[in-house]
Parts: sequence; C-alpha cells; structure tokens
Amino acid sequence: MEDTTDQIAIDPALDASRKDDVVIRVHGLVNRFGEQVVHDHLDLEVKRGEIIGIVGGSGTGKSVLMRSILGLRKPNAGKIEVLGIDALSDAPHDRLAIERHTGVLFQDGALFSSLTVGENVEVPLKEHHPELCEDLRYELALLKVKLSGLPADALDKLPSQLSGGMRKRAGLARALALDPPLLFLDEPTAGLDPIGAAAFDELILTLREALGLTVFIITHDLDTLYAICDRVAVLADKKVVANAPLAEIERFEHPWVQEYFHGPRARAAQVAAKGERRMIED
Ligand SMILES: Nc1ncnc2c1ncn2[C@@H]1O[C@H](COP(=O)(O)OP(=O)(O)OP(=O)(O)O)[C@@H](O)[C@H]1O
Repeated sequence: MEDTTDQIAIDPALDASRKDDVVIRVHGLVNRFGEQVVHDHLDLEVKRGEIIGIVGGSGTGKSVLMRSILGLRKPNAGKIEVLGIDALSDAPHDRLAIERHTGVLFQDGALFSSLTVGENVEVPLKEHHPELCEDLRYELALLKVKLSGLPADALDKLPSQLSGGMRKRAGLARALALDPPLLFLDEPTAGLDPIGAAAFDELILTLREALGLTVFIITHDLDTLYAICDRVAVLADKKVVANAPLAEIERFEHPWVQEYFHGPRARAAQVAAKGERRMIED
C-alpha cells in the first residue's frame, strides 16, 4: 500500500487548531433499502469541538446516518465530507484518512471476544502503525485503557470477564487508539445503570476537554442529552428536522419533539441537569 502519512499530516482540514469550522458536512443524503426510504435529502453539519446528540424515534435512520458518514454504507445519493475529505470516495488515501481520524464505539462494543482488552486496543495500532514496536504498542494500549477509566489490570482481561460498563470503556479505549479528532458513539449508555451511565457521560465530557474531540453521539438517553450535548439534531420524516441547542429544540413544534422533550422522563432529566448546574455555580 502507498505511504500516505505525509499527505494526511499536511492536510489543513485536519488542523485541530481551527476552531468553529464544520468537520462533518452531509448534504442531500438519500438512503433506501428496497422500497423503504430512510433518508430523503437529509442535511447535517457538525462543528469542530462540539458534542452533538443525534435523536429520533426507533428506525428513523440514526445508525444508517452514522454508517454513511463513516463510509461503511454507500448512500443512494448525496455528499458527505469528514474533515474536508470526501467520505464517499473509494480512493485508498481518503479511506485511510477517515479511518485514522475517526474512532467508533458501536452499540454492542464490537470487541473481539477471543482477544484481551489490551489486544483489542492494539488492533488499530497494528493496522495503521505497523512500525510501532511491541513494547510501545503495549504502553499505548495501557494509556488508552487508563484514559478510558479502566484499571490497568483490565488490559489482560477478556471482554467476557468485564462488566457491561467496563466493556463500554474498553470499546472506548479502542476507539481512542489512534488519537482520532472525531469520536462516534452509538447508544453508549444503553444497558448501563444510572450511576454507570452518568459516569460514562462525565468521562466523555472530560475527554472532549482533554483531547479537543468532536463527539457525534446517537442516544435515547435524555440524561446524556441534558448533561453533555451542546447541540441536538432530531431525525424525523426522513430528514434532520432540527439541529440546535437543547433550549431551542425543546420549543420546536414537531409532534415527536414535543412528546419526547415534554414527557415525564424529559422533565426529570431537565431537573437533574439544572440541579447539577446549580451545584457547579455554588
Ligand atoms: N442493512 C439493512 N438492510 C435493510 N434495512 C436496513 C438495513 N439497515 C437498516 N435498515 C433499516 O433502516 C431503518 C433505519 O435503521 P437504523 O438502524 O438506522 O435506525 P435507528 O434510528 O438507528 O433505530 P434505533 O433507534 O432503533 O436503533 C430501519 O427501518 C432498518 O430496518
């Protein structure tokens, strides 16, 4: 394979010091499965450094949108740019650049069950940085495991020996293996107890601050939306019908939005978020 390291390093679109620019741009996206139209000319922009929550009813196409952005599914029409790179390009240089600059935590963690946590984290390092010696790879895996809030001894455990919350953190460690500026999380708090979910949310906030990440997070978890998302994009009617901070989304006149953001669970999440803000201000 051609060596593309230099080309990637000098690409100005990947310069993390550029603030406030658009790092994901989706325009006119169409996704169809047979007769079923999932996205019909959907548009979405995500800005550098923000945590954007993607919400919508079941089957509205949140995961298909994420897979399209990552180049894992070829849409029927539309344009997608990730860090200025054409995400739909088949050119090896573009595919490699997107893989190197995006970390993904899939809903089920998607860890290799026969590999230890450390070996799982080393998989992308081996693939993208074969020049690294074994010791350095091990040290990097240990660093990512600790960064994800796992104890060092988790490194040598198999996924089956971890709790659900720890497996999520192990998946996160692997997603962070290549120091990607963009992190994609599909339902990261699903299946976690409320304390574990809140701790995971806190970790994402800390990592965003520490690493300057942009985070694209698909979630049904209202607590997560209120606790960490700067902006929320609502998928409905095959499009992004709203993309704004939560305070604006709550006022948006759409039946699904009204039901979702004004039900009893939303009120509880709002109260909890306000309580936390008050504690921080005091
Ligand atoms: N490979 C596929 N083949 C056929 N249909 C698919 C495929 N992938 C997704 N779909 C359909 O596309 C629609 C959107 O799926 P998607 O998984 O993106 O929804 P979602 O919004 O993430 O849902 P949920 O919140 O339930 O996870 C669904 O109706 C699903 O059945």
